[in-house]
Amino acid sequence: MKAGIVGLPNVGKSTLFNCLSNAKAQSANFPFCTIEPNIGVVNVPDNRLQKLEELVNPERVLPATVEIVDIAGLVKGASKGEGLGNQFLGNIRETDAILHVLRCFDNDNIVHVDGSVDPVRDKETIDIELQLKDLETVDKKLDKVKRAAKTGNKEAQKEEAVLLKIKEGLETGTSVRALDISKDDRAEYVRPLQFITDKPVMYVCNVDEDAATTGNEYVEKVKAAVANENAEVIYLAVGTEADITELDSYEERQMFLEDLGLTEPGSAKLIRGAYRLLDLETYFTAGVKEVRAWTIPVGATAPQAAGVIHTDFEKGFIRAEVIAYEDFVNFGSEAKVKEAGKMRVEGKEYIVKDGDVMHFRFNV
Ligand SMILES: Nc1ncnc2c1ncn2[C@@H]1O[C@H](COP(=O)(O)OP(=O)(O)OP(=O)(O)O)[C@@H](O)[C@H]1O
Ligand SMILES: [Mg+2]
Repeated sequence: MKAGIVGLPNVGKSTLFNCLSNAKAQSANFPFCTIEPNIGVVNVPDNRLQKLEELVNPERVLPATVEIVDIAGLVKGASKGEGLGNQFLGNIRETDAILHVLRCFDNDNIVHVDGSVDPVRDKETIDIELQLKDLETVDKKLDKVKRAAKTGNKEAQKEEAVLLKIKEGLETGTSVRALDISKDDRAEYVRPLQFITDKPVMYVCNVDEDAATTGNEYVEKVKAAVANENAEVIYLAVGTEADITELDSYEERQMFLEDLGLTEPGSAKLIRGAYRLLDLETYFTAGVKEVRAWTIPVGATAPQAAGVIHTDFEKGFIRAEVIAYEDFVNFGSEAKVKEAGKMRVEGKEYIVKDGDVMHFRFNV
């Protein structure tokens, strides 16, 4: 699962990437600093892992991860080849969710490509470019489908109607995710085309240090502007957090965060948000060798969850032994949970719950 970072040049995309990922991207105070996309793996912070580690004392602990892609800034005309963004819109098409960074801080030393700080305007500029890119996609597809529809092919005619609706929406500034299209039609005709504006989006308001815990007027404006989008808006002092990430010791980082009024980095909140945005949840395996968080789509069955570890686990699935996270913590060990009769045995139909601690029985 991947999330892509978009936004105007010089708004703090690479700085955000650096807060999140162990990979380091070049960030500097000039537009189009980023040319080649940066790809990084981000650990999903989860306090439950520390708790399980204390109880099980394993050799190693592996958190869940998501991939983040940081691309060149987009500008007006990007979809028509302006700037550098166009060639990298393709990288964004391959992601599963969008993190849209908006500049919400004043600072005369940091150039704004459109001359002033106005996150609502900036958001529209980016939206338009993404919509134009999607328009290319739908036009290409329509070309093909139209021909088949003309021959009287009913299926093609149905598809054409959906595509025309998308085209009309995009031409009038509506993103694909906001269009009134049935779930079935979406699954059948829309999803496979990987529209950028169909992906779930989270707005990341980049604020200055003083607004780290409170947000500011710009953030309020963004919230008001996207109120009907059903999208998450978060604010983060991206520049400051990137500086904190650079500090060597945990204690130092914690001290700086406390000075800011935070108990954990805002980036932790962001990653958890992105995880939700991607409709993902976590189950655990907890053995003495390894305590590990595994990522599954919400609604996954026990065999599907087993398949994340190994396809053989899914194919040869017999049953799952399940302990709810709370039970594991309350009773303190697997043995005690068993003694108390709280370990459940579940079959192929079981829908895994977030936090389940699982063992799989299978044959190969
Ligand atoms: N909240 C902030 N306050 C002040 N300065 C910031 C903040 N966030 C980022 N910056 C600064 O803004 C400049 C641009 O940041 P960055 O390189 O991350 O932008 P970008 O969006 O990746 O740009 P590009 O599209 O050109 O790659 C950097 O000098 C960075 O330190
Ligand atoms: Mg950059």
